[in-house]
Amino acid sequence: MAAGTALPVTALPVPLSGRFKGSFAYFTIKDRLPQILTRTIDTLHRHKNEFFEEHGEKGVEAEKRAISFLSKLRNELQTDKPVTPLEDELPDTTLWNQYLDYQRNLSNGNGEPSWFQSPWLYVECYMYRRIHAALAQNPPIDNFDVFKEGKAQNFFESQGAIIALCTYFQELLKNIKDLDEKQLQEEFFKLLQVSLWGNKCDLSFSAGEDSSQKSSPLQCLEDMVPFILVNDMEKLWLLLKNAKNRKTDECKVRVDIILDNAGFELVSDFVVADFLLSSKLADEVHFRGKSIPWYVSDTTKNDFNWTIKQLQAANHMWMSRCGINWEGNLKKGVWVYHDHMFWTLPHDFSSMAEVAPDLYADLQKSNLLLFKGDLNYRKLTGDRKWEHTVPFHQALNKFHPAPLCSLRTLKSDTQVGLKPGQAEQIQASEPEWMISGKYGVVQFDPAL
Ligand SMILES: O=P(O)(O)OC[C@H]1O[C@](O)(CO)[C@@H](O)[C@@H]1O
Ligand SMILES: [Mn+2]
Repeated sequence: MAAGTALPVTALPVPLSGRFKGSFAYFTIKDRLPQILTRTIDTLHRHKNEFFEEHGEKGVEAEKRAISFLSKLRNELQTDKPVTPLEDELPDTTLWNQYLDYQRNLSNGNGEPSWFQSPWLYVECYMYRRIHAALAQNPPIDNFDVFKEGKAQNFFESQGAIIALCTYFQELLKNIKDLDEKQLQEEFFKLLQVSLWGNKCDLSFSAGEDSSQKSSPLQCLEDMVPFILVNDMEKLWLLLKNAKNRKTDECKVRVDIILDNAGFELVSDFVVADFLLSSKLADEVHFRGKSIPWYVSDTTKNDFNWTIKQLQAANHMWMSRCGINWEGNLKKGVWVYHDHMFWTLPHDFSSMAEVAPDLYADLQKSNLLLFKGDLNYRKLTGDRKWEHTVPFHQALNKFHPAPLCSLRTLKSDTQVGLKPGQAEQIQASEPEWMISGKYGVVQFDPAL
């Protein structure tokens, strides 16, 4: 599928922004992002002794410098200062500063890009990149992940749910060969829903508050079905079945999972990936993670490997069985982990073909791209104030590397592809429906 040329931004709805007072973007930038920065500063304070033990005085000085970087950032944000160019020498610095120039041109003289005037997607991504710079520019704590504690806590506090899921899945594997097609499809749909609702467990949305999965993830699936606003699971099943029937020895069936949050959600994504291989619906699963700590709970390579190790070391036989099998998949090369700087740039996905042609070309080799979470949905649709009935295909704005599906719980006020009247009906009874995390979509685009 050749990359079409995205529409000019002037032909698209405006981006969500803090300039719209009272919007969720405004509330996030005014209240929730400063909260996240404050928690990040507290985390550094609480690790002062560890930095001293590990690095001596140099570690404490670096911690002080990082804290002053973050305090300055919080002040810039809260007083709507202009967005400033990055001064670090990291691999993506030039792309970030080119994007700032692009934003300057867009505002064509109506003042400098700033926290409350610029697109929400831009300034929120920029905040996380500045948090990364605050650490990266202060060796010897430059490799410290300020979000690690929260991600690990989410994993440990979701133990009950993880045990329930691993136990259920290992039982399923025992008799997967006896399942008929209908039963296999049912199991696939169950595990997709666990992965969808696992997306509720994200720390940037809860501004760092605990968001672990407490209850058993398989209990309440039936009750949650009405909260799935777009349910394209049948289309996924058909696509995978057709791909399997067309398969020859040369062309393998490959599914890519563009990951979101570590913790329970990542385990639920591993289960989907294992099911795809064990049911022979796919031959390879490629995981796409983040190159730097991102949106508090997003999965980095360290989180990916740590989670597999934790499962293996667990004193629960089905958890450790999963961990052992999944490490085996990585060793065999039927599971592959990748990261790419594009996923932690401010660009929405309609510019991937131009900004990261290597990544776009790699995604084109996949039979199906599963995009997890709300931020990915915002980047798929440009984080714009779309009419709710605009087709998903149109909102993708020519981003069609391969058939794709978003598994997203709604945590921000943008949603397309709904039926006429569907949004109005929910709005009447639940005005917070787009930001409560209670509703979700499994939204497919065939990329034809
Ligand atoms: O982890 P997810 O599902 O991408 O959600 C992260 C979400 O946090 C928020 O930025 C809220 O701060 C959402 O708008 C954002 O998309
Ligand atoms: Mn996330």
